Amino acid sequence: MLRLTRSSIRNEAASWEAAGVELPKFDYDTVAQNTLEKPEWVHFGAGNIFRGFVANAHQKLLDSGAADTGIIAAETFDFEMIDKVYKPYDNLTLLVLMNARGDFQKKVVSSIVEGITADKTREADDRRLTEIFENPTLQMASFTITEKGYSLTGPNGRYLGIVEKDIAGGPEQPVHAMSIVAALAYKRYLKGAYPMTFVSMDNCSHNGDKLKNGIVTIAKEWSAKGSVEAGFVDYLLNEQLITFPLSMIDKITPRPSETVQAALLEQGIGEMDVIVTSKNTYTAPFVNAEISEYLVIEDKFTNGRPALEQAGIIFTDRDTVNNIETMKVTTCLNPLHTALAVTGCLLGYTLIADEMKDDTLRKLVEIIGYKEGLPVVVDPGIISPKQFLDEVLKERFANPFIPDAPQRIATDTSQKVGIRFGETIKSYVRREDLDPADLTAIPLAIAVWCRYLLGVDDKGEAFTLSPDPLLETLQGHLQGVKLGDTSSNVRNIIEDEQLFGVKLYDIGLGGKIEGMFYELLAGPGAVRSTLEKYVK
Ligand SMILES: NC(=O)c1ccc[n+]([C@@H]2O[C@H](COP(=O)([O-])OP(=O)(O)OC[C@H]3O[C@@H](n4cnc5c(N)ncnc54)[C@H](O)[C@@H]3O)[C@@H](O)[C@H]2O)c1
Ligand SMILES: O=P(O)(O)OC[C@@H](O)[C@@H](O)[C@H](O)[C@H](O)CO
Repeated sequence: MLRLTRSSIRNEAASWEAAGVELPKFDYDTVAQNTLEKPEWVHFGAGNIFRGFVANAHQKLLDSGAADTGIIAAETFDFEMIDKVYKPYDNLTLLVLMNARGDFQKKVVSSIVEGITADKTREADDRRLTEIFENPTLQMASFTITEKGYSLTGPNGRYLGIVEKDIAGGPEQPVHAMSIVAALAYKRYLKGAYPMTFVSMDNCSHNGDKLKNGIVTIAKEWSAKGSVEAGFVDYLLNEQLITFPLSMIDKITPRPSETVQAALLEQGIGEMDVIVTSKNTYTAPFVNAEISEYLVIEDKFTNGRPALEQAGIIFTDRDTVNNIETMKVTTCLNPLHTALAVTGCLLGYTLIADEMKDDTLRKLVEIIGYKEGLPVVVDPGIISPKQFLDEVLKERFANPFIPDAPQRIATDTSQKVGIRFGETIKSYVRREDLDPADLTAIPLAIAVWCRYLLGVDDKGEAFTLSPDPLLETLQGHLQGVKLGDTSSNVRNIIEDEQLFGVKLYDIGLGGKIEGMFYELLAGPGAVRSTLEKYVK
């Protein structure tokens, strides 16, 4: 039985190749030594999309000789990942890509040469992270830490408890990702104010601005308290030295699937257990993903960057990234995913591809995409929105071999509804020729999300909601609400501008969503019949 370690891929290379696994071609020891001496790239958020897409792209450069240092993966949040799937497997990942015929393309990704935590109690990790940020060679820090990783405030608009503590404590013992990164940037400033670039690769609108805001806000708070030198804020805001490009990243990378694990076992590859950490991260020594992938980054780097264009990554101007990101995150992919997530959880689905075989759900997302979304999309010029949407709906979501579940996508929906639905609604408000009150499928999806929050499916049975930082607050508004009720405090959710980025009642949509919510609540089967009523 093959087990994923560096000694195994070296000593049993023929067996790995016989199992159909492509192996790295570069000299690992040289790359690891180079990375130790002249680190160039650190990535925060050591999760699936990073390992399955970003790290694989960099491996292509290492294999062709276009890069000679690896990536350092850093965790600010879930240290268990480093302990359970990085260290025991020598930071290797078995990447399993699936096409629509169900064939696996298997490859060992070896471009991550260090896996470290930002746990202050681990002195060696702490020292290494400091050393990396103090080194003039560092070119970039990239991020896939989920949308909530950037948020400094809670539902009341005030700083989260951990952020307040980080602000009071100064750069010595930070806990929140933004404070940890600000503290590391401060070390770089003190050492020589060297240039570098911070690249968010999360699905948030204007992700680079969000990252900049998080780090700079912490820095300003520290500066106001005198815990850092005043020049630090100027350093972060000096675009000759520090930049925060926008990016758009796209590759459906589901949680690791036990079916894939079993298939690997049959092919002679063992010890591939799927782990759910105590912080609810689904992880494994392997990553399963679709083949399609897009990564578009604003080309604004102050200290150089890897030649990732040689691995298919597109570097372009800010407007183009903004348009392509708006197209994907707010119109042509993620809103459809969120609609399928909440409807799927209520209707008992566990696979997105199965939902696409359900006429009503397929029509719901077709209306959100083609009818309500496309009219407000700005064509980014490098990919046609219509073509992108066709591929998403007809090929990518429908691929039965992609083990993607509505329950994964429903995670953290409160952090996403404003971007995934609110942005299109705002475009309807801005455009004189369009009226937000004419929208149907988008308000319906929002109403379904409110209905989902009850944690009772369409048969009337309780189900477990996916994790969400606002779950308690949101469910609090719906406490005691039962199927058949005709009044509740659902308005408290619908009118929350922090959630949707727009005042839904003021623009003629709040009442419509509330009405739909009560239709969905009418009794067992009402979710299905209400969806049918509006999409048919
Ligand atoms: N999986 C996909 O299909 C996909 C595709 C495009 C973009 N993305 C983006 O990447 C993000 C991560 O996706 P993934 O598949 O790697 O998920 P994952 O669950 O495998 O990993 C999530 C990572 O984020 C970290 N994290 C979670 N909460 C955090 C917090 N509060 N502060 C700091 N770090 C935190 C985790 O520790 C982990 O490293 C998504 O939220 C999305 O923005 C994902
Ligand atoms: O990762 P999230 O939580 O932002 O959203 C869930 C999915 O919609 C998302 O992961 C998609 O799979 C991805 O955006 C496809 O590129």
